[in-house]
Amino acid sequence: MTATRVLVLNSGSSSLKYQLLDMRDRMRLATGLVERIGERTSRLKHTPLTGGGESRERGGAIADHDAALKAVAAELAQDGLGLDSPELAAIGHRVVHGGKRFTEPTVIDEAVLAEIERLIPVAPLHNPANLTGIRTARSLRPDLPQVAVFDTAFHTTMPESAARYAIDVETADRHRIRRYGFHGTSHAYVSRATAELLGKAPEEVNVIVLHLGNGASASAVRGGRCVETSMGLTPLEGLVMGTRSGDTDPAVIFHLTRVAEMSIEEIDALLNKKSGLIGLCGDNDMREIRRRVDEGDERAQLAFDIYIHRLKKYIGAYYAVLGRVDAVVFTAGVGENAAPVREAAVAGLEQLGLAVDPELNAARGDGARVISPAGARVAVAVVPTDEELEIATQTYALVGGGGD
Ligand SMILES: Nc1ncnc2c1ncn2[C@@H]1O[C@H](COP(=O)(O)OP(=O)(O)O)[C@@H](O)[C@H]1O
Ligand SMILES: CC(=O)OP(=O)(O)O
Ligand SMILES: [Mg+2]
Repeated sequence: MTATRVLVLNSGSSSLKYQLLDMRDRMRLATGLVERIGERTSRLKHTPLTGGGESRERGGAIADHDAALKAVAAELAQDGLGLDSPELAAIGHRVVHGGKRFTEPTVIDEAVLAEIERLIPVAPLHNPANLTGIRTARSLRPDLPQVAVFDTAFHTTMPESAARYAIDVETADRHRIRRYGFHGTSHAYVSRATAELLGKAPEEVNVIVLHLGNGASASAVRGGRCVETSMGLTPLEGLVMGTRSGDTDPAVIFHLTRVAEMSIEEIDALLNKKSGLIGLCGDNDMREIRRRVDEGDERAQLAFDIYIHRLKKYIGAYYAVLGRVDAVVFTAGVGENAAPVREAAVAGLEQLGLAVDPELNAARGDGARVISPAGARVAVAVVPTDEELEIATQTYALVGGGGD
């Protein structure tokens, strides 16, 4: 039997998303999510997509990513899709930080694991969870190729002028301090899909991609290659996010250590977990923020305004970086679903050729779609991201799938 299936694992700091795909026709066989890992109120939602199976949910504490993956394996086995299946060709893992070394999807061995571990200080929320997922998957199927697909890989084409911070070169090089960028799998997939939507080859188009999920980042993609992105050494820089501040004056940190006597760990937690939308208004879900805005809540309005202001600054900056822009594209949870965010982000940018058609923007739709008025100089579009499909495709190609 030819092995044609790929299991994709996307381990977040407190979640595990997964998909099982058959790469012959890129069909999803099962998908699911474990949330609130490490809390007493963990939740696993598993959806088999073949044989008319229904979604199953279970609650109760799931202590860590090891337990989460074992619970997922049990759910898959219940549908006859267990990890012991000879049809499984490989397991693909999203790994958030690959540093400078990993520019391509990579088959995981001990040396690769050691490098992902070494990078934990620059991706403290993500790399530890990624590592646990890999180690557990290897223990469940030691014979199977495990492939790491790095968030940083797509951004390794950034020129030095964009990738370097203006700090002492020797210090920066010694400690590998530079701008790496993240969400690259999404930026790569969405920029390619945008070219397709416009009926052009990726080499022909310049695109600004706005990936707005819990984490959020913007990128400028020239002819299929990333030339600038908003996240930096870590996923903290750039846009306002669900719980992360994005850009601040680095002196905020010195100031807090001096006047508030906060420790570095406390400031790290403040900027990564208690800032952004949640820090500004107590909510990090854009649906809830919009509901509060519609009720006239002033803190929610201020949080929304700060979020949009930052987004607009990045659109303008990346317009200048690219010189010519063919499309501005919104993706991920907020970008795909929140019409008011899209409308506000391009409001007043008519001089740049940017506008949304109110009806197209408000219309619900699952697929990639243009939402700018007919004949607009720059297309504004919504393109759903699919990091899991992209990871599965890269994983399958690397292990020689489709060859026999
Ligand atoms: N209908 C919607 N309207 C506005 N925001 C939404 C909607 N659906 C989801 N979101 C937002 O999407 C966010 C999650 O995005 P997602 O890309 O799934 O995040 P991540 O992969 O980073 O966990 C949620 O925090 C929520 O604010
Ligand atoms: C890198 C990053 O921010 O990822 P996520 O959006 O999944 O938190
Ligand atoms: Mg995401």
